[in-house]
Amino acid sequence: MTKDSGVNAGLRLQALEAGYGESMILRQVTLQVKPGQVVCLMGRNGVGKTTTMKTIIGLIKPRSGSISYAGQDITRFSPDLRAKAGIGYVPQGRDIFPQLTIEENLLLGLEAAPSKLRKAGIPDSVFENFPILREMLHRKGGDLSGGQQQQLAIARALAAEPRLLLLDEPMEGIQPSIVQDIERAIEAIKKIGNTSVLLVEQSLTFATSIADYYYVLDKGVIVAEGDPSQLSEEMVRKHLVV
Ligand SMILES: Nc1ncnc2c1ncn2[C@@H]1O[C@H](COP(=O)(O)OP(=O)(O)OP(=O)(O)O)[C@@H](O)[C@H]1O
Repeated sequence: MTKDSGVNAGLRLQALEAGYGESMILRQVTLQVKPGQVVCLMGRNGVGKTTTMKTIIGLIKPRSGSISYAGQDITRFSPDLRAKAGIGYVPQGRDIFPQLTIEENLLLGLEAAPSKLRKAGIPDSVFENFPILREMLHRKGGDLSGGQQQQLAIARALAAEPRLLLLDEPMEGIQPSIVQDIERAIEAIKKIGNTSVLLVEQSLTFATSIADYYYVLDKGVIVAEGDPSQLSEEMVRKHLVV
Protein backbone atom coordinates (compact mmCIF):
# COMPACT_ATOMS: atom_id res chain seq x y z
CA MET A 1 0.00 0.00 0.00
CA THR A 2 1.33 3.43 -0.85
CA LYS A 3 1.54 6.09 1.79
CA ASP A 4 -1.28 8.09 0.17
CA SER A 5 -3.76 5.28 -0.38
CA GLY A 6 -5.72 5.87 2.84
CA VAL A 7 -6.03 9.60 2.17
CA ASN A 8 -7.08 9.09 -1.45
CA ALA A 9 -9.51 6.22 -0.91
CA GLY A 10 -12.57 8.49 -0.99
CA LEU A 11 -13.43 11.26 -3.43
CA ARG A 12 -11.06 14.12 -4.02
CA LEU A 13 -11.53 17.14 -6.25
CA GLN A 14 -8.29 19.00 -6.81
CA ALA A 15 -8.31 22.58 -8.14
CA LEU A 16 -11.32 21.82 -10.32
CA GLU A 17 -12.40 24.41 -12.87
CA ALA A 18 -15.60 23.87 -14.87
CA GLY A 19 -18.42 25.79 -16.52
CA TYR A 20 -20.74 26.12 -19.49
CA GLY A 21 -19.47 27.40 -22.84
CA GLU A 22 -17.54 30.60 -22.20
CA SER A 23 -18.71 31.01 -18.62
CA MET A 24 -16.50 29.63 -15.92
CA ILE A 25 -18.51 28.57 -12.87
CA LEU A 26 -16.21 26.51 -10.60
CA ARG A 27 -12.87 28.04 -9.68
CA GLN A 28 -10.12 25.99 -8.07
CA VAL A 29 -12.57 23.81 -6.18
CA THR A 30 -10.75 21.42 -3.88
CA LEU A 31 -12.79 19.14 -1.67
CA GLN A 32 -12.71 15.70 -0.20
CA VAL A 33 -15.21 13.07 0.95
CA LYS A 34 -13.52 10.40 3.02
CA PRO A 35 -14.93 6.85 3.18
CA GLY A 36 -17.98 6.66 5.47
CA GLN A 37 -18.30 10.44 5.78
CA VAL A 38 -21.38 12.57 5.15
CA VAL A 39 -20.17 15.85 3.68
CA CYS A 40 -22.49 18.77 3.10
CA LEU A 41 -21.97 21.26 0.26
CA MET A 42 -23.77 24.50 1.05
CA GLY A 43 -24.25 27.86 -0.58
CA ARG A 44 -26.88 30.18 -1.98
CA ASN A 45 -28.75 29.56 -5.23
CA GLY A 46 -26.65 29.73 -8.36
CA VAL A 47 -23.20 29.47 -6.72
CA GLY A 48 -22.29 26.21 -8.50
CA LYS A 49 -23.41 23.35 -6.23
CA THR A 50 -25.22 21.42 -8.97
CA THR A 51 -22.37 22.14 -11.38
CA THR A 52 -20.02 20.52 -8.86
CA MET A 53 -22.22 17.42 -8.65
CA LYS A 54 -22.53 17.14 -12.44
CA THR A 55 -18.77 17.48 -12.84
CA ILE A 56 -18.18 14.70 -10.29
CA ILE A 57 -20.56 12.33 -12.10
CA GLY A 58 -19.07 13.23 -15.47
CA LEU A 59 -21.92 15.16 -17.13
CA ILE A 60 -19.70 18.25 -17.32
CA LYS A 61 -16.05 18.01 -18.39
CA PRO A 62 -13.70 20.05 -16.21
CA ARG A 63 -11.43 22.59 -17.94
CA SER A 64 -8.68 21.84 -15.47
CA GLY A 65 -8.05 20.15 -12.19
CA SER A 66 -8.67 16.52 -11.33
CA ILE A 67 -11.12 14.15 -9.72
CA SER A 68 -9.92 11.03 -8.00
CA TYR A 69 -12.03 8.33 -6.48
CA ALA A 70 -11.05 5.14 -4.66
CA GLY A 71 -7.42 5.76 -5.51
CA GLN A 72 -8.05 6.18 -9.27
CA ASP A 73 -7.92 9.30 -11.39
CA ILE A 74 -11.47 9.37 -12.85
CA THR A 75 -11.24 12.84 -14.45
CA ARG A 76 -11.61 11.37 -17.95
CA PHE A 77 -14.04 8.54 -17.08
CA SER A 78 -17.49 8.50 -18.74
CA PRO A 79 -20.54 8.87 -16.42
CA ASP A 80 -21.24 5.18 -16.99
CA LEU A 81 -17.78 4.13 -15.81
CA ARG A 82 -18.08 6.40 -12.77
CA ALA A 83 -21.36 4.67 -11.86
CA LYS A 84 -19.71 1.28 -12.30
CA ALA A 85 -16.86 2.46 -10.07
CA GLY A 86 -19.44 2.94 -7.30
CA ILE A 87 -20.67 6.53 -7.55
CA GLY A 88 -24.45 7.01 -7.37
CA TYR A 89 -26.18 10.27 -8.25
CA VAL A 90 -29.62 11.61 -7.34
CA PRO A 91 -30.15 14.81 -9.32
CA GLN A 92 -32.13 17.79 -8.11
CA GLY A 93 -35.88 17.31 -8.73
CA ARG A 94 -37.68 14.02 -8.69
CA ASP A 95 -36.18 12.42 -11.70
CA ILE A 96 -37.99 9.07 -11.84
CA PHE A 97 -39.82 7.29 -14.65
CA PRO A 98 -43.52 8.03 -13.99
CA GLN A 99 -44.84 5.42 -16.45
CA LEU A 100 -42.77 2.58 -14.98
CA THR A 101 -43.63 0.72 -11.78
CA ILE A 102 -41.63 1.25 -8.59
CA GLU A 103 -40.02 -2.15 -9.17
CA GLU A 104 -39.06 -1.27 -12.75
CA ASN A 105 -37.58 2.05 -11.60
CA LEU A 106 -35.49 0.18 -9.02
CA LEU A 107 -34.38 -2.44 -11.55
CA LEU A 108 -33.18 0.36 -13.83
CA GLY A 109 -31.14 1.70 -10.91
CA LEU A 110 -29.61 -1.73 -10.52
CA GLU A 111 -28.34 -1.53 -14.13
CA ALA A 112 -25.63 0.85 -12.89
CA ALA A 113 -24.22 -1.88 -10.66
CA PRO A 114 -21.44 -4.32 -11.53
CA SER A 115 -22.84 -7.64 -12.88
CA LYS A 116 -22.38 -9.57 -9.61
CA LEU A 117 -24.71 -7.17 -7.79
CA ARG A 118 -27.18 -7.09 -10.68
CA LYS A 119 -27.68 -10.85 -10.42
CA ALA A 120 -28.53 -10.57 -6.72
CA GLY A 121 -31.51 -8.31 -7.49
CA ILE A 122 -32.76 -5.28 -5.56
CA PRO A 123 -31.04 -5.35 -2.16
CA ASP A 124 -33.28 -5.64 0.93
CA SER A 125 -31.58 -2.61 2.45
CA VAL A 126 -33.44 -0.45 -0.09
CA PHE A 127 -36.80 -1.54 1.33
CA GLU A 128 -35.53 -1.36 4.90
CA ASN A 129 -34.73 2.30 4.28
CA PHE A 130 -37.96 3.02 2.41
CA PRO A 131 -40.66 0.47 3.42
CA ILE A 132 -43.36 2.38 1.52
CA LEU A 133 -41.71 1.33 -1.75
CA ARG A 134 -42.21 -2.35 -1.00
CA GLU A 135 -45.88 -1.71 -0.30
CA MET A 136 -46.26 0.10 -3.60
CA LEU A 137 -43.91 -2.06 -5.68
CA HIS A 138 -46.31 -2.59 -8.58
CA ARG A 139 -47.75 0.92 -8.70
CA LYS A 140 -46.53 3.41 -11.27
CA GLY A 141 -43.91 5.96 -10.21
CA GLY A 142 -46.25 8.73 -11.32
CA ASP A 143 -48.84 7.59 -8.73
CA LEU A 144 -46.50 8.46 -5.86
CA SER A 145 -46.57 11.79 -4.02
CA GLY A 146 -43.67 14.18 -4.61
CA GLY A 147 -41.92 13.10 -1.42
CA GLN A 148 -42.40 9.42 -2.21
CA GLN A 149 -40.95 10.03 -5.68
CA GLN A 150 -37.88 11.55 -4.02
CA GLN A 151 -37.61 8.43 -1.84
CA LEU A 152 -37.82 6.34 -5.01
CA ALA A 153 -35.11 8.44 -6.69
CA ILE A 154 -32.78 7.86 -3.71
CA ALA A 155 -33.74 4.17 -3.50
CA ARG A 156 -33.01 3.76 -7.22
CA ALA A 157 -29.48 5.07 -6.69
CA LEU A 158 -29.08 2.86 -3.59
CA ALA A 159 -30.18 -0.24 -5.56
CA ALA A 160 -26.73 -0.28 -7.19
CA GLU A 161 -25.14 -0.19 -3.68
CA PRO A 162 -22.92 2.81 -4.43
CA ARG A 163 -19.88 3.46 -2.26
CA LEU A 164 -20.40 7.18 -2.74
CA LEU A 165 -23.82 8.77 -3.07
CA LEU A 166 -24.26 12.27 -4.49
CA LEU A 167 -27.53 13.85 -3.34
CA ASP A 168 -28.55 17.19 -4.82
CA GLU A 169 -31.03 18.98 -2.51
CA PRO A 170 -33.11 15.91 -1.68
CA MET A 171 -35.33 17.81 0.78
CA GLU A 172 -36.27 20.62 -1.59
CA GLY A 173 -40.03 21.20 -1.74
CA ILE A 174 -40.86 18.11 0.31
CA GLN A 175 -43.37 17.90 3.15
CA PRO A 176 -41.87 17.65 6.68
CA SER A 177 -42.94 14.04 7.39
CA ILE A 178 -41.09 12.79 4.31
CA VAL A 179 -38.10 15.03 5.04
CA GLN A 180 -37.82 13.03 8.26
CA ASP A 181 -37.95 9.74 6.34
CA ILE A 182 -35.18 10.93 4.05
CA GLU A 183 -33.10 12.17 7.01
CA ARG A 184 -33.54 8.79 8.68
CA ALA A 185 -32.43 7.03 5.49
CA ILE A 186 -29.27 9.16 5.27
CA GLU A 187 -28.61 8.48 8.96
CA ALA A 188 -29.03 4.74 8.33
CA ILE A 189 -26.62 4.88 5.38
CA LYS A 190 -24.12 6.69 7.59
CA LYS A 191 -24.52 4.18 10.42
CA ILE A 192 -23.87 1.19 8.16
CA GLY A 193 -20.74 3.02 7.04
CA ASN A 194 -20.24 1.43 3.59
CA THR A 195 -21.43 4.44 1.65
CA SER A 196 -20.19 7.98 1.93
CA VAL A 197 -22.49 10.84 1.01
CA LEU A 198 -21.93 14.22 -0.60
CA LEU A 199 -25.07 16.20 0.04
CA VAL A 200 -26.12 19.54 -1.38
CA GLU A 201 -28.33 20.98 1.31
CA GLN A 202 -29.55 24.41 2.34
CA SER A 203 -30.83 23.39 5.79
CA LEU A 204 -28.26 24.28 8.40
CA THR A 205 -30.08 22.28 11.06
CA PHE A 206 -29.78 19.14 9.02
CA ALA A 207 -26.19 19.84 8.03
CA THR A 208 -25.15 20.36 11.63
CA SER A 209 -27.04 17.31 12.85
CA ILE A 210 -25.68 14.76 10.39
CA ALA A 211 -22.70 16.01 8.38
CA ASP A 212 -19.15 15.21 9.44
CA TYR A 213 -17.76 18.06 7.40
CA TYR A 214 -19.07 21.03 5.41
CA TYR A 215 -17.95 23.16 2.52
CA VAL A 216 -19.46 26.52 1.62
CA LEU A 217 -19.38 27.54 -2.02
CA ASP A 218 -19.78 31.16 -3.09
CA LYS A 219 -19.58 32.21 -6.75
CA GLY A 220 -17.82 28.97 -7.61
CA VAL A 221 -15.17 29.29 -4.89
CA ILE A 222 -14.93 27.25 -1.66
CA VAL A 223 -14.96 30.03 0.93
CA ALA A 224 -15.21 27.96 4.09
CA GLU A 225 -14.96 24.39 5.31
CA GLY A 226 -14.80 22.51 8.57
CA ASP A 227 -16.79 20.81 11.31
CA PRO A 228 -20.47 21.84 10.94
CA SER A 229 -20.82 22.49 14.68
CA GLN A 230 -18.23 25.25 14.23
CA LEU A 231 -20.14 27.12 11.51
CA SER A 232 -20.03 30.71 12.71
CA GLU A 233 -22.98 33.10 12.58
CA GLU A 234 -20.85 35.46 10.57
CA MET A 235 -20.22 32.74 7.96
CA VAL A 236 -23.91 31.94 7.79
CA ARG A 237 -24.84 35.64 7.34
CA LYS A 238 -22.15 36.25 4.79
CA HIS A 239 -22.51 33.20 2.55
CA LEU A 240 -25.69 31.29 3.36
CA VAL A 241 -28.66 33.43 4.38
CA VAL A 242 -30.42 34.94 1.36
N1 LIG B 1 -26.79 24.42 -18.60
C1 LIG B 1 -26.32 25.62 -18.23
N2 LIG B 1 -25.87 26.50 -19.15
C2 LIG B 1 -25.36 27.69 -18.78
N3 LIG B 1 -25.29 28.15 -17.51
C3 LIG B 1 -25.75 27.32 -16.55
C4 LIG B 1 -26.29 26.02 -16.85
N4 LIG B 1 -26.65 25.43 -15.69
C5 LIG B 1 -26.35 26.31 -14.70
N5 LIG B 1 -25.82 27.45 -15.22
C6 LIG B 1 -25.35 28.62 -14.45
O1 LIG B 1 -24.29 28.20 -13.62
C7 LIG B 1 -24.34 28.85 -12.36
C8 LIG B 1 -24.31 27.82 -11.26
O2 LIG B 1 -25.50 27.02 -11.36
P1 LIG B 1 -25.74 25.76 -10.41
O3 LIG B 1 -27.02 25.12 -10.87
O4 LIG B 1 -24.52 24.94 -10.35
O5 LIG B 1 -25.96 26.47 -9.01
P2 LIG B 1 -26.51 25.90 -7.63
O6 LIG B 1 -25.60 26.40 -6.58
O7 LIG B 1 -26.73 24.44 -7.74
O8 LIG B 1 -27.90 26.65 -7.48
P3 LIG B 1 -29.38 26.10 -7.21
O9 LIG B 1 -29.46 25.89 -5.76
O10 LIG B 1 -30.22 27.24 -7.68
O11 LIG B 1 -29.55 24.86 -8.04
C9 LIG B 1 -25.61 29.71 -12.39
O12 LIG B 1 -25.21 31.03 -12.68
C10 LIG B 1 -26.42 29.12 -13.50
O13 LIG B 1 -27.21 30.10 -14.11
